[in-house]
Amino acid sequence: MHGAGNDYVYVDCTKTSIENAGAVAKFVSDRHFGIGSDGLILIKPSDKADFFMEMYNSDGSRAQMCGNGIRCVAKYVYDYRLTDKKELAIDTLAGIKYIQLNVDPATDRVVSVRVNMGSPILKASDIPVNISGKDIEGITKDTIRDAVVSETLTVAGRDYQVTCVSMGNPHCVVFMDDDFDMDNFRIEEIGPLFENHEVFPERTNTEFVKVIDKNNLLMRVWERGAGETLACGTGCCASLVAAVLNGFAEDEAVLHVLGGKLNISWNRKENTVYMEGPAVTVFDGDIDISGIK
Ligand SMILES: N[C@@H](CCC[C@H](N)C(=O)O)C(=O)O
Repeated sequence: MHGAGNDYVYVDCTKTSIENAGAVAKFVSDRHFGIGSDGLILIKPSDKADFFMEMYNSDGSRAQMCGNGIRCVAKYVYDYRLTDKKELAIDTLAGIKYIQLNVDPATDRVVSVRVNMGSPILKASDIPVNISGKDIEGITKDTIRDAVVSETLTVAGRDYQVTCVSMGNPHCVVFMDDDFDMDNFRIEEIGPLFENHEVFPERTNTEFVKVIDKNNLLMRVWERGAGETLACGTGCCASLVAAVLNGFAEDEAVLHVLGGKLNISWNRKENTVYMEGPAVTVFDGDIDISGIK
């Protein structure tokens, strides 16, 4: 399944389990010798919510949250009748997320999925990032403490202004100049240097963003543990939050990514981020993983 081109292999683990999920993620993600994906997502039972989503990147590392993934999980459990609910609570390593399926009543097809992504985490030590931040007033009801907003980070000898946001997983957002060529940008050269920079003790996802206007942002992403992907849901949420913090965007914007578009809004009164976008099934089938160590 994919959400705006960010593709994962989804496995129903409500009645069965996978012990060596990291190794299986590496195997299924391989685009030549496996199935081909940005990672693996297990749909598990939960005693606190309707389901539990466990996600692995293509390098086998486990991440806390996946925005495109959670929309696909919601479509999966509805389409395969693991539930008939159109409003779902799905637990993750970043807490419970609340989801609404937009289903066409005539065809019973899922048209789009809206997710309450919770509050952005802005305190440097909670992201985590080892850059000193500032306190910021007037954006949300409470003072935002120790936020890394437009701070200088030197990568490969060049200074970048970075804004760091966690949506349960860490993101470093870099705004590019108006004349920056996003199409021919060699993200594979600079992405890994951000991902593994010493200021990010748990590595980071990095979003390179160009502001089209206050309601439209163009984004390319280098994902922790996966490299460049066609979209990143949590990355789009982090980018919108970062754009608002820098005065570049209004509270609601369309994020244009290589694989499509996501609608993101930050309700600053309740300090909650919402994401809406597509979820698509490509195919289903069986694969033998008994030999994977
Ligand atoms: N593509 C995902 C994020 C997946 C996890 C990320 N690479 C991490 O390690 O934090 C999304 O849609 O949010």
